[in-house]
Amino acid sequence: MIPCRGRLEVGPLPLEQGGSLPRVELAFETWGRWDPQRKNAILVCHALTGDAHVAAHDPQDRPGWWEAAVGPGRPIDTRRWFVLCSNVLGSCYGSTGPSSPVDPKVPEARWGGRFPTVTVRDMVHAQRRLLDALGIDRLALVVGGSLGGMQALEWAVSYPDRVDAVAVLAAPPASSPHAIAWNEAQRQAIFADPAWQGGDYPPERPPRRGLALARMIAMATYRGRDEWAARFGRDAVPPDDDPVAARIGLYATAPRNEAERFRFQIESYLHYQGEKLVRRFDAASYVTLTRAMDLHDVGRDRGGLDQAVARVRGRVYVLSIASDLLYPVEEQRRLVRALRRAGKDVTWHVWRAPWGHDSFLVDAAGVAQRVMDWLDEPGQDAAGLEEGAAVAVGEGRP
Ligand SMILES: CC(=O)SCCNC(=O)CCNC(=O)[C@H](O)C(C)(C)COP(=O)(O)OP(=O)(O)OC[C@H]1O[C@@H](n2cnc3c(N)ncnc32)[C@H](O)[C@@H]1OP(=O)(O)O
Ligand SMILES: N[C@@H](CCO)C(=O)O
Repeated sequence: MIPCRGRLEVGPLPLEQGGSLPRVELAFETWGRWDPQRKNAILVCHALTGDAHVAAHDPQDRPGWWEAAVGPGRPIDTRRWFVLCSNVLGSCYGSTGPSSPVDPKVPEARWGGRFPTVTVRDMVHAQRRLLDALGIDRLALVVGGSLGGMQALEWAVSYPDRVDAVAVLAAPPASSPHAIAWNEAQRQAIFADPAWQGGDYPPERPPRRGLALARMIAMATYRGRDEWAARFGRDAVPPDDDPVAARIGLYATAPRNEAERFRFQIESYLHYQGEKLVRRFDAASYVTLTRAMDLHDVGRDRGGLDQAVARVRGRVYVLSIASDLLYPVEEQRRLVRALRRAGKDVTWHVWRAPWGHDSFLVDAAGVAQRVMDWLDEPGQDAAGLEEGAAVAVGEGRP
């Protein structure tokens, strides 16, 4: 019987970029019951700041980051499917990362700035070991968005015999220079915070300003232009508003004249989003995981994209988001074309969602329903759905 929560050691892990981690633990959660006869295991892979908690386990539990997608009677119906999610290598929600002790016998000596470079391939390698330890030999589906989608794609290429289908949502075959540039600007914001200390900051004095600024920059790539225009317009914050972020000194204060006191609602929103992240995420993990995303290139050391995707055995679903500024539709088109050239079974839809890159998180139920409809209809391609067909997933803001 697989527990609904746990943490497993998956051994020393050799790393793609060199070196190794002597001891790797992965935190995981599960929903539903694994049935090897029915081959009903689905691996859900989370995005940059997510965790293994995809959905609540009972009504008293806190909601998860894909709450509307997973559960009894939900699109990924846990009466039928066994769902597993593990916190990625390098993160700060229970899996080994920069905030973990190098040696568990000396808990105060953390990896910090010495944590090695990890890649999406390393994350998937560690996850595969977790599945081995849990006795799960085959996956009916690997699904994820953004960093989660990069993992799904790596699964299809690294372990083609273990995966029947993958759904790659809002993720490219390789990170573009543009995406790397945004990540580097975010990391520099963290490095510029004097509290960073090369990554060796004490846990009670993290580089909060730097991380908040990184999140503000990132938000501008995660959400939609039209969404923000409709939501915030050019509206101003009332002058006597006293945001928490300002009170706790997260952001530099502007000059003290009336004009500088003016703040747009979008500025207030960004300040709040930065503050919200520093309450729950570790800056060194942020640096580690954004670097892993930069290094994502499914064709690396495999002779390029075409040769890499030639390894894929299972079916592939690719979902692009029309308003995605971070990984635009063209990048998934490149992946889809390579899969088609290799003769693979691939379905590609472009979702006209307004919320930008993070639409797969905002309308979780709509996206998951689309994926599960595709999973249940192997004949969909044969039925002649147009490649890159525009789809409506969900209606309005959920
Ligand atoms: C332990 C854990 O938490 S694990 C990790 C969970 N998170 C993840 O997995 C990451 C993935 N999730 C996300 O990125 C996000 O949660 C999303 C994309 C799903 C949704 O983003 P949200 O920030 O929740 O939604 P949205 O963009 O609508 O912002 C709403 C928040 O902004 C605040 N807000 C809205 N407008 C303004 C404004 N003008 N000024 C200040 N704040 C504002 C709202 O009050 C709300 O606050 P709340 O989050 O405290 O309720
Ligand atoms: N908003 C996502 C990252 C981009 O999808 C997260 O915080 O995990």
